Amino acid sequence: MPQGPNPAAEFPPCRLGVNIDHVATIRNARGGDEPDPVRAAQLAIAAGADGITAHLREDRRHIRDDDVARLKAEIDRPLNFEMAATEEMLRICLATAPHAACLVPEKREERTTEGGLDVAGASSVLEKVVGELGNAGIRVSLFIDPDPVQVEAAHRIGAPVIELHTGDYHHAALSTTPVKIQAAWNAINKAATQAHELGLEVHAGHGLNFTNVSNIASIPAMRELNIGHFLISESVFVGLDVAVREMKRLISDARTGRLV
Ligand SMILES: CC(=O)[C@@H](O)[C@H](O)COP(=O)(O)O
Ligand SMILES: NCC(=O)COP(=O)(O)O
Repeated sequence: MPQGPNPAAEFPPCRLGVNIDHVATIRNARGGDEPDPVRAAQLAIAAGADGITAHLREDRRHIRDDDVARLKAEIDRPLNFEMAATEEMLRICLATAPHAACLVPEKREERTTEGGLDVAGASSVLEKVVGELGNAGIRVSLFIDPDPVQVEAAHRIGAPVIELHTGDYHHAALSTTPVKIQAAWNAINKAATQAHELGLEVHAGHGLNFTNVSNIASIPAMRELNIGHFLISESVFVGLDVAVREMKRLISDARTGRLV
């Protein structure tokens, strides 16, 4: 069901950041060095990825410290470092000096990042981290739910970028009615528009795949999508090169109105 705005419109480009965390998940299942997430990042870049995203979790369940150092040294596209707003991660991020850092909520027991940051409820801690990273020349984004209160709080504490969590939209698209899918899309579109009007750059990600990406990429304010789990899963069947190229094509077509 089409949920996007005017499919004939021409919007500014939207970048694709490829998240290579789950290459490391497979590597860590056996220990050793294979598959190498840095090699995956290089392949993704050769296939057209505009940047690479990696999440260094406190429990190091997938990406490890040496992966982050190697990514910084061995890729020639922007690195987006996903991190919890802790002293440890702040220190690692400042030492690594990636192009961008995305602050995310983290719970050790969760299977994946279940929701967005409560920026409104934890604004003093986040404001300090946003300020320190910004002063170091790192472009900071806040991973938030598509909620007007959180968008407003992100703006208030000085974050230049938000990344909207698309997990609810992904789940709605999998299992609920067209009305609920539309409502989930409307929430993302509304939050993206609000953020854009406040002067924030808008990104989105989590659970995006070939089926649901077009409607998210067709939101005019969208400037970057970070996609990992699906691309790594799909690459088992078609290879990472083909999976990344197809994702780029879908995003580009959604922006130019060729496909929604
Ligand atoms: C922050 C986020 O959205 C996650 O997708 C993350 O980048 C992948 O790692 P996890 O699956 O461990 O959350
Ligand atoms: N920030 C979202 C991200 O990097 C990738 O999420 P997913 O595609 O692995 O769910």
